[in-house]
Amino acid sequence: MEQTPATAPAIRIRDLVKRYTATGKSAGKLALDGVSFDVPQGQIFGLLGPNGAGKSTLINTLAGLVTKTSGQVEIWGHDIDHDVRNAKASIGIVPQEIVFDPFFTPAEVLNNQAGLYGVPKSMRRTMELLRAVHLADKANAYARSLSGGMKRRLLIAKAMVHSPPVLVLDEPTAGVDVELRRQLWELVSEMNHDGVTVVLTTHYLEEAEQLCDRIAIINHGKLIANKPTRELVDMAREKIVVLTLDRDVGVAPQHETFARSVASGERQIEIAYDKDRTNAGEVLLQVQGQGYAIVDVSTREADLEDVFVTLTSVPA
Ligand SMILES: Nc1ncnc2c1ncn2[C@@H]1O[C@H](COP(=O)(O)OP(=O)(O)OP(=O)(O)O)[C@@H](O)[C@H]1O
Repeated sequence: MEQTPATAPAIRIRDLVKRYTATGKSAGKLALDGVSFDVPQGQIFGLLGPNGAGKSTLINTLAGLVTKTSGQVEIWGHDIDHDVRNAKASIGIVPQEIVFDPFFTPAEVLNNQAGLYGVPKSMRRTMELLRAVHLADKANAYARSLSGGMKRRLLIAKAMVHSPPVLVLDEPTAGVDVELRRQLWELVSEMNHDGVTVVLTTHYLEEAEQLCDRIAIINHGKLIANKPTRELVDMAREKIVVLTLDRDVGVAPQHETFARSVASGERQIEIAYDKDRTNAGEVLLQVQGQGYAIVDVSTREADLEDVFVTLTSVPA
């Protein structure tokens, strides 16, 4: 793996602007509006944002597929404008779409990719990579015979043929089942454990919360948060109590200290409250005061989803 000064971030982005110019088919769009942040070395870094926020534009800029309008990007200390070769050598990108020639085998897919990156035959790690993504027994099977999960794992191995220190995954688990998602999380964690800095975009906030050391959120092309995951989750000021009542609830009981109160079942209500303004005991008293007997109580801590909704609900 190529060395870089210990202090340099894995990725450094400053004042990144991307304005798509209007064409006959599409209107112009300011997709990235002065984004600056660092991805520290050795982390799993999550990039989140609602649809259309600018995540793919940012990743495609790192991949050299989108030409930025202005700003500066360095990958592993290499400027993407002035040191293209080293910048490209320092990053592996796992695209969202699965595209393989169905007649190549996994071993051939990796060898071809290594050829594209100019990795000499003696330095190729084809079998090592296939073992790492648990595909060694499929080395010589046609790619078309692989399951969807196997294809995704092969894409990860393909992005790693030139041993880049930074791996970027665009929605690695979009549309995959729970079991496969867990397998992919494990694989990403193993690679990170072996020293690879990982950047991923995801729509699954649970995934980001479990996997990422740090999370940046983009909304309408602007960076609106960039914090260690724990700190971001702790920003949630709301707590939630779930109450089962003695009878059917028509309209959920309301009170000025409740942030939200909704019926979540025939006899169940969910009340969100601001933990700086009130507490669970007071909430129960308010509900009892409105004539209900409480049969069961549970509480739920706000999670990343709650924070995400709060931060991104600001209109453009
Ligand atoms: N080639 C293009 N020409 C014009 N506008 C574009 C082009 N590509 C993307 N956009 C617009 O730029 C904005 C950011 O798009 P981008 O694909 O980066 O968002 P995203 O956060 O990746 O969304 P998603 O999660 O849906 O993939 C969107 O409004 C999109 O419509």
